[in-house]
Amino acid sequence: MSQSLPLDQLVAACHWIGAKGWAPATGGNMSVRRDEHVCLLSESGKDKGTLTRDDFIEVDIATSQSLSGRKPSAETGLHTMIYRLFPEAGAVLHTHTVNSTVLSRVEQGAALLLHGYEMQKSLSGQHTHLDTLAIPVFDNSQDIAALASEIEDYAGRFPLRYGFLLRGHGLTCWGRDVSEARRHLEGLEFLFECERQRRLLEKA
Ligand SMILES: CSC[C@@H](O)[C@@H](O)C(=O)COP(=O)(O)O
Ligand SMILES: [Zn+2]
Repeated sequence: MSQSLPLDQLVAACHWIGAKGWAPATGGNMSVRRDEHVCLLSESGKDKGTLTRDDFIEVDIATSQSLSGRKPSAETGLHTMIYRLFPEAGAVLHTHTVNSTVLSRVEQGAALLLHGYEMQKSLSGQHTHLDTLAIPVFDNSQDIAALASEIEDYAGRFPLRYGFLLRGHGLTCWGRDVSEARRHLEGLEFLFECERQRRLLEKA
């Protein structure tokens, strides 16, 4: 059986995300690393659930510039920041789910703490529900360059793995390849759903 190309895997991931309802309207953006210098990023303003290979644009990782003149995602600077910070990152998925949008607003602290869930082990390198997993929450901003530099600065001081939340906006997560990025997205989204339910029930 022939192995599908990373871009085909990314297109399939976009359709899966769309079917889950995790990228409503034109929300969300996705990318895959082509090599050390270039990534392929979704075109801005499209429905990410129906993308094809032609909807991905070559972007220079060092400068965040499109190589073709076409307009990649408004959040290109967050993807390129991740590829620069983590040479092992091969794919980045950004979604607008209800859980990530709401929890990131309700959480007053600088991170969403996840503890006691078996599904924490869906994230690479996590081996027990007894650890506390911190997913940082950054205030949303329309100034993507400033946001990227804030997150880069954070990563210089604290561990940053798997992904981060933007308050009232959504989740951005990554993995070594599309398959690992998908697993991290699905695992984190499950954990967010559990955490939302737990907070609701414990309040009652
Ligand atoms: C529905 S508008 C959402 C955008 O502002 C943005 O947050 C987003 O995720 C999609 O932007 P895009 O430029 O299409 O990649
Ligand atoms: Zn977004």
